Amino acid sequence: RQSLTKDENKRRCYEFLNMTSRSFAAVIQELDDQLRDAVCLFYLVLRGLDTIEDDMTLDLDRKVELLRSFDKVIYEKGWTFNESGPNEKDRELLVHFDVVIEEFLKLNPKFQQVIADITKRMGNGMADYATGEHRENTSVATIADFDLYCHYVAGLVGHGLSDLFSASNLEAPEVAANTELSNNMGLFLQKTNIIRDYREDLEEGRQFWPREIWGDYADNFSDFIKPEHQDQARACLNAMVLNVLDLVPDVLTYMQQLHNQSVFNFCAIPQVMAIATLNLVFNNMDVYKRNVKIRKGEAVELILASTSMDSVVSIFRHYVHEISKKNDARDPNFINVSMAIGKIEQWI
Ligand SMILES: O=C(O)CO[C@@H](C(=O)O)[C@@H](OCCCCCc1ccc2ccccc2c1)C(=O)NCCCCCc1ccc2ccccc2c1
Ligand SMILES: [Mg+2]
Ligand SMILES: [Mg+2]
Repeated sequence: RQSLTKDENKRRCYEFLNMTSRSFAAVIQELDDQLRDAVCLFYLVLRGLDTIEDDMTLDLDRKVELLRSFDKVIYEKGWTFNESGPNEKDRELLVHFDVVIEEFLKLNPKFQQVIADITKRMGNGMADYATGEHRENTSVATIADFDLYCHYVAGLVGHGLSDLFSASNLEAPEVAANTELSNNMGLFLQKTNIIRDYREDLEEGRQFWPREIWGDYADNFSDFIKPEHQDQARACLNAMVLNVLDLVPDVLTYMQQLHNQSVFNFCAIPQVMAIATLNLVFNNMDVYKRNVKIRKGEAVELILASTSMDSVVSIFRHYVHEISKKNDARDPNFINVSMAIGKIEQWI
């Protein structure tokens, strides 16, 4: 019985991974043996935490209590959570979270330590944000607030992953040492998603675009879906893309350090998807109507081509050139976008 349960638990964890992530499950499962289980559990622990953060039906005090104590929860054998709202997309993960905890407690303690540390910092960051002065519609005021929020929910993942890569000896200690680069690996992904998710978040009463950017183009965040605001909406969208383009040199510099093939693929594929998505959303008014996604065929081509630094650099060069072709001289940020592209083209 015991041996069956051991393998059964691990199998169920990978089932939860595939159930809760379209974009990361495949690349996590391709990682070398020394890292695969640790990264899978790192994902499941943080997805559990994020499911609590995303749940707008939870009482705020209850949410904050859970967010700030999640780094202790992951050591509580048998812990499960049944209070998620009925429509929470990953509520099932929390209902069976005891399975994740069982597997987490079997990890090498050096991996457990990394995961617990990031969980504590992310949980407290999410709680600080949820109780901050803008909590009425979870809005973000300044670009510094935007960078801080994305640091909490994604930059810290980059830190933790780099620590796991170095702890597994599959990558050099320097990869974990440069926290600015690993932070920006997370920001590039999270900020791109926040731009793409404008409409979905608006409908769920969430605003992650910083007022310091959109405030130059409208009085209300929801103005951008109105016909009479389309020119301002287009300009605001491109200003948001400009903010993310500045991260490209750090993303490429980070990936250039990697030597393990499975680690490189794991890091490169999400970043390549993100630059393709950033090109898709640039100057694209559909963002204000629906959740735009790159075509399945394009995604497959990108995955197959993301196995070497040279091919990743040429993919970035291609999409940055596509963006420059759409950069319109009448756009208020035309010059700034041209300069950001120029800076990237120096790098590549
Ligand atoms: O609810 C959703 O489905 C989306 O939630 C978003 C939100 O609520 O903002 C938001 O939730 C963020 C909080 C939970 C983070 C969960 C996570 C994600 C990817 C991982 C990859 C490997 C290991 C652990 C990971 C942990 C979300 O999932 N955003 C997607 C972008 C996050 C990128 C994280 C990240 C950072 C650096 C990386 C470096 C290399 C490879 C993958 C990387 C992945
Ligand atoms: Mg989420
Ligand atoms: Mg979230």
